[in-house]
Formats: sequence, structure tokens, C-alpha cells
Amino acid sequence: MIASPMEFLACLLMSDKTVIRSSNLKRLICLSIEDTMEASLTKQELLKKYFNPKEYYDISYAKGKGILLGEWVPFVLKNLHELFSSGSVKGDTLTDIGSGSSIYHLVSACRSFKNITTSDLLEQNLIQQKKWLNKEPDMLDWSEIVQIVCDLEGNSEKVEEKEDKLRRAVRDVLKCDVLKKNPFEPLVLPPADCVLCCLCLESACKDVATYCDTVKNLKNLLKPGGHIIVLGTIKNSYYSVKEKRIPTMPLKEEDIKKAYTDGGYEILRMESKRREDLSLISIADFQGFYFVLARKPGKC
Ligand SMILES: C[S@@+](CC[C@H](N)C(=O)[O-])C[C@H]1O[C@@H](n2cnc3c(N)ncnc32)[C@H](O)[C@@H]1O
Repeated sequence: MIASPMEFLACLLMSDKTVIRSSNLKRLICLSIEDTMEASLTKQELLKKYFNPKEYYDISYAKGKGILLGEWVPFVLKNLHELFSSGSVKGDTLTDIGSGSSIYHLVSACRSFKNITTSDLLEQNLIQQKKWLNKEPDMLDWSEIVQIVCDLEGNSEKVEEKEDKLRRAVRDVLKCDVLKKNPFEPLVLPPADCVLCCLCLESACKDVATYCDTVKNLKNLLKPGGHIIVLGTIKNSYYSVKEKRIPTMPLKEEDIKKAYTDGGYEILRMESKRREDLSLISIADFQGFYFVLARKPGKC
């Protein structure tokens, strides 16, 4: 007895009696079975299967062609530079959640934090990140972006010096799942002075309710009085890594404010910016970006 349409198609395909003679039709059926199987993968399974750190870097940040270089990177670097150079957010420890294989968002932070932990869900990202930290020959090249931070800081340090300073500050590269009550389980991290999260929550969360719960739960990683800094995209439903579209959760501006207020934080600053260049919308369909700085109540 055939239980499902997929099983029916599979039976037709494997039939000796060649019910289906056309090879094109067989191909179509194969594709449709693949699609059906893909559709049943969870977000995390899709990420594990398709998120290739090198391809993500090439599409997003590679010199002269990354689609995030035009608006996203300047937005992040300017906001983080202003924040960290103001001296209003500082301390010993900073935990970065969902770092991927990226380091661009940590360059300004290493002036204010001497002890940085990076983290991600995917083993392949942790491996790639460690390659940059260890200066391995096939590491990703972030020098163009590091140069922008050096320019913002008045070129008091050269790119190589800045990169080495960041390498010294990153003490741990850890596996984490931001959706878990303890994202670092089985480890329990000492509460940090600052939690940073760049382009991760929309990727990890399936809906606004999960985003709100996750934001609230991140308070557990912070000391009383500690800061959370989150940068992300507005109304983004996918981004592409090579030919594969990775789904993300489209967040509206009003959802963002509510998440941090209801999550028990004091919002200190919130910025947003509309995307102006829509030419590469087929690669990622975000409509804008946001930056939130919020504080966990209590005394440091
Ligand atoms: C769009 S990438 C951003 C990477 C990096 N932060 C950046 O700004 O380029 C999204 C990242 O979120 C990570 N991620 C997705 N779900 C996660 C989860 N549940 N826990 C931790 N990281 C997650 C992915 O592995 C990926 O590295």
C-alpha cells in the first residue's frame, strides 16, 4: 500500500515496467522529491547543510564585490565605532553570539574589551574563524574592512596591528545555540559585561515570539548593568549562499522596540536605516537595518 504522494512517485521511478518512459519527466519527479525532502528540513538542518563560510564571505564581504560592503558594513562600523569610542560601553568581557566566520564587527570592540568570546551554531564557521585567528594561509581576508575601522579611529594603528590586537583579545571560540536556555551548554559562561549579536537573531529565530524570548533569555549571559548590542536586518525573509536561499525571520521596526522593552532591558539607543540599493534583492531581500543598544537593569 502506498502511503504518500512522494512514495507513489518513488514507486513510479523505480518501476521495472517503465511506466514513465520520458527521462525528462523522471528528472522532474526526482527534483520534486528533492524539493519535498528539502522542505521538511528544519532551519538549523538547512544551515548545517548549505552554510558554507567561504561562500557566505564571498557573497557578503569579499573585496570589491560583497553585497554587504555598500550599506550594511558602513552602518555597523560607524555605529560600533561611535559607541566604543564614546567610552560608554566597556568592561572586561564581551560575548559575541552567532559570529559566523566574521570578525569585522569586533574590530572596534577590541579597544574596549580585552577578553572576547566568539561563538556560532555551525562547526564549519568555528573552524573558519580559528583559521583567521591563527593566521592560516587559507584564512579569509578582512583587511579592507579593518582599514575602514582604522580610518574611523584616525589611523593611530596600522591594519596588521589592529588585526593582531583583535586576535589577542579573542580568548575563546565556542559552539552555541542561541535558542537554548543556556546557549553554551554544557558550559556555563561567567556573565559578561557586553553581549554582541550581528545578523544572527533573524537567522536563528522562526518568528517574532521566538525573537522576543531569545532577546529576553540573553539577559542571563549578562552581568547586572551589562549591555547588549544587536545589529540586524529589517523585513528580511531570505539570504543566499551560492544558489541556496536561507530563510530568515522578517522583523518589523515596532517588533524590535517591543522585544527589548518586554524583555526587561532599558533601551539606550536605537537606530535604523532604509536600504537604498535594491539592485541585489535576489540575493537578500532586507529592506533596512537596525542597531539596538540596551542595558540589563542593576549595578555593575
Ligand atoms: C547571516 S550569518 C551572520 C554571521 C556574522 N555574525 C556576520 O555578521 O556576518 C548568521 C549566523 O547565525 C548563525 N546562527 C544561526 N542560527 C543560530 C543559532 N541557533 N545559534 C547560534 N548561531 C546561529 C549562523 O550559523 C550564521 O553564522
